[in-house]
Amino acid sequence: MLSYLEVENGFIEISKLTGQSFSTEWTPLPNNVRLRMLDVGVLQVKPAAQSHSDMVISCGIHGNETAPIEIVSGLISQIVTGAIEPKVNLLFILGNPESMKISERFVSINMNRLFDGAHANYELNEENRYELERAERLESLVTSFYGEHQGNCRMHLDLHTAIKPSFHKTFAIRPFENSPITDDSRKLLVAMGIEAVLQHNKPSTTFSYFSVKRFYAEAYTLELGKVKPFGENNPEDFAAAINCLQNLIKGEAVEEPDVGALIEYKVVAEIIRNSDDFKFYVPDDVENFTAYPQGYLIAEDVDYNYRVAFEEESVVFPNTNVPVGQRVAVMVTKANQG
Ligand SMILES: O=C(O)CCC(=O)N[C@@H](CCC(=O)O)C(=O)O
Ligand SMILES: [Zn+2]
Repeated sequence: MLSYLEVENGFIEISKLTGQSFSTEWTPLPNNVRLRMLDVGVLQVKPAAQSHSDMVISCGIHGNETAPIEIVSGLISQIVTGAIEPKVNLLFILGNPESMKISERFVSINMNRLFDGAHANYELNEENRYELERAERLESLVTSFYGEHQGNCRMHLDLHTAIKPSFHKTFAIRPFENSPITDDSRKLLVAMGIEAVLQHNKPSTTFSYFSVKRFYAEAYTLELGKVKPFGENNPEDFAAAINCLQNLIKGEAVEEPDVGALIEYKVVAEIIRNSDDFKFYVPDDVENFTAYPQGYLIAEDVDYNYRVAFEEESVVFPNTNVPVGQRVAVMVTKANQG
């Protein structure tokens, strides 16, 4: 057993996964599963027998989204104790440990806007250094991981929780890609306990988009609930996700859920803050998926205004606390509308 990953009371302390002291050597467990830390918060796991599946499970790209971090540390604990035996190649990532330590979404800059090379668009300074370098490092670790086995089946689940309460308590964001969603993907999402999926309509700079674009992985950003402080999450709220992740790790088929249960949306617009004069006509306390009628003025800025174009559009991720140039919200319609 890796001495720094000792399991106490069934769990590895998150601080052990994000501490600076670890070995990068492969270490075998009694069941011949091997583990190595690649960096702070990044653990690679190899099953005893060769596998044709490569799976990245990331969390804590936003440090205050604690439930996914607790879920991932629970899964790692179960692997270390042998309670679950992985049959697929795994890369576990606790994305932004420094922001986890201060219980904030990020230290200086939103890391989920820095992938697919976007970190290189910023001038590095002492303030933004941590997130810019960490995003680049995570890209490089994912690239090496997927590069170890050509032709393997690739998946990346990037686990998050939403800032606002949501009409759909759990939902997935499917990064932009040309191919339509398949029934197998729908099954996976429903088995994860996901109520709705949003299809992005253009490229972005999120971690999941990076894995889709560069590696053709089946990748999603998964919103598993609402942001809460460490220790305040109820594991029962995440039972479906935990069970499905355990099955995926064990290489077992996901349960056969009703794919028709998944509600599908498409993103029709992104509301961007273009200046300090940006005005947003959505109250601060609305929940995700609140609908607005055609013609309703959602936002105004110096160079544009946005009115609901379709019969009805719903607002997701409303957050005016973003710098100029970043997204304030996305507008979605039901997938068969518009
Ligand atoms: O609740 C919120 O406002 C944000 C939750 C979150 O972090 N969501 C992701 C979604 C990524 C995507 O749109 O693909 C994010 O904003 O990074
Ligand atoms: Zn997030």
